[in-house]
Amino acid sequence: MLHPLGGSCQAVTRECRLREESGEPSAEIERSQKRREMGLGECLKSKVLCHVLIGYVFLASGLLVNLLQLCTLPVWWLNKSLARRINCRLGYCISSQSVAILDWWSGTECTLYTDPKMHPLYGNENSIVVLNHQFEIDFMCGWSFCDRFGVLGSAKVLVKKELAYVPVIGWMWYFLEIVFCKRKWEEDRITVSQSLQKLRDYPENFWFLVFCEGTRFTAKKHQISMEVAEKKGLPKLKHHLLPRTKGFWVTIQNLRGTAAAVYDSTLNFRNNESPSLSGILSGKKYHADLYVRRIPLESIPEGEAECAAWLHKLYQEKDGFQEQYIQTGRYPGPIVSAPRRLGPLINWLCWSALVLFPLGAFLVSLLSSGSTLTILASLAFCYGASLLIRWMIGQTEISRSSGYGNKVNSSS
Ligand SMILES: CC/C=C\C/C=C\C/C=C\C/C=C\C/C=C\C/C=C\CCC(=O)SCCNC(=O)CCNC(=O)[C@H](O)C(C)(C)COP(=O)(O)OP(=O)(O)OC[C@H]1O[C@@H](n2cnc3c(N)ncnc32)[C@H](O)[C@@H]1OP(=O)(O)O
Ligand SMILES: CCCCCCCC/C=C\CCCCCCCC(=O)OC[C@@H](O)COP(=O)(O)O
Repeated sequence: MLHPLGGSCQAVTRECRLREESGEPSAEIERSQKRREMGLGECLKSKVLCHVLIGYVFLASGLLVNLLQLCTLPVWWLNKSLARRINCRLGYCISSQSVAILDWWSGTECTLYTDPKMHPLYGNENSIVVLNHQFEIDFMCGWSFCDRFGVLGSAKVLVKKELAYVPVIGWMWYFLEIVFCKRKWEEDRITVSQSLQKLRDYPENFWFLVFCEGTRFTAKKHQISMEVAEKKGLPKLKHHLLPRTKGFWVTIQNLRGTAAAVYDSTLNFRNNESPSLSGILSGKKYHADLYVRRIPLESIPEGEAECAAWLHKLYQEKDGFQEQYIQTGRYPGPIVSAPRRLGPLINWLCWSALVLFPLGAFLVSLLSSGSTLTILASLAFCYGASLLIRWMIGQTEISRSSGYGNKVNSSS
């Protein structure tokens, strides 16, 4: 494995030893020592074995939590509010693992730009979050902010139906009453409304995320959506796809009186970083900057056409913020402290201990059994599990993004 300074971990260790033997000045030796320690940490994070173990912990603990969620079904009939609260805690066990990997394993920094006067409201009210959809780990950064404001377990999203079938996360979402859409308005207009109505008596504060662009940004999708913008006489956007307005409108309609505000959020990464889940797993540190504006829900127009026009204007403003960020490396407004929290790390370590000990015990008994058939069957099982994890990671990759938005929608 290559060390960032150009050689292998062993090469750095050897270099340090040689320096020590040749009697180099102590400050230099200290620096080499520091570099060697950093290098070893980085080396460890880049090892495939570590990724396999992280994947195993996520899958094993996640399926266990899915099973526990299934066991809460009878509670729904007895006490719906209690069942929802239990599921928030169980959901946290899963989603906070991805936050732990982002915040603690990769050490990615998530910085918040916002009005300090609005800061105390975050996490203490229901809100609708509007976020640009351009990065493979935007959902992880979103979850990280949810955790920092104490709403990770109850975080909601308008999500494409395909993700409902992804083991662990998709199955968890079912119990968290996440709103699924088929991205076919004729069907979604009823089902999305119904799901949103159910959230009106939700017992915990929640953030409801809508990626109004409806799909992740690619050059082709951008070009097509700008053709639609032109046809509609709307100004062109440089950094966003043209927002789909129907999901936002139906969300505002159904959560009026339940949510207090829209959090207009714009995410970008410093130095043109192009973050990925594989990079996070390899311990690569990224630098996310999120700009949040709180907009009271009462100020958003009620009628469909007016609400759509309002959203288009919002995206023109967001485009301006992105341009400013690219030009200056900053968003408007001050940086507000929202530090990463220990909860996800503790949760992750506890689940790791819980599922890694049985794995170790199983491996020891497997090897001591000496049965070729059992060993081969176990290897085949591990191979299947690693394919599943690879497929799940693939869901986050923009190169495997859906074809949605590659052509002008038929309902237009
Ligand atoms: C303090 C900190 C604050 C914030 C922290 C930030 C975040 C944290 C918050 C919460 C975290 C919670 C969870 C995160 C975890 C995981 C999430 C991960 C990913 C999931 C995301 C997704 O799955 S995104 C995909 C699903 N979502 C959406 O699609 C939403 C947007 N879409 C819509 O609203 C759509 O309207 C629809 C889905 C409701 C229906 O789609 P359909 O395709 O049927 O209809 P259209 O809207 O397209 O209708 C046709 C109109 O569109 C015009 N048109 C046609 N072609 C195009 C085109 N290429 N581009 C744009 N527009 C097009 C057409 O002209 C029609 O126009 P009308 O004027 O007639 O409407
Ligand atoms: C293996 C270790 C795992 C550590 C924890 C990581 C958890 C991630 C695992 C599986 C991810 C599955 C859920 C991914 C949800 C995010 C995907 C996403 O952003 O969806 C894209 C969607 O908006 C639009 O889709 P298209 O662009 O139209 O296609």
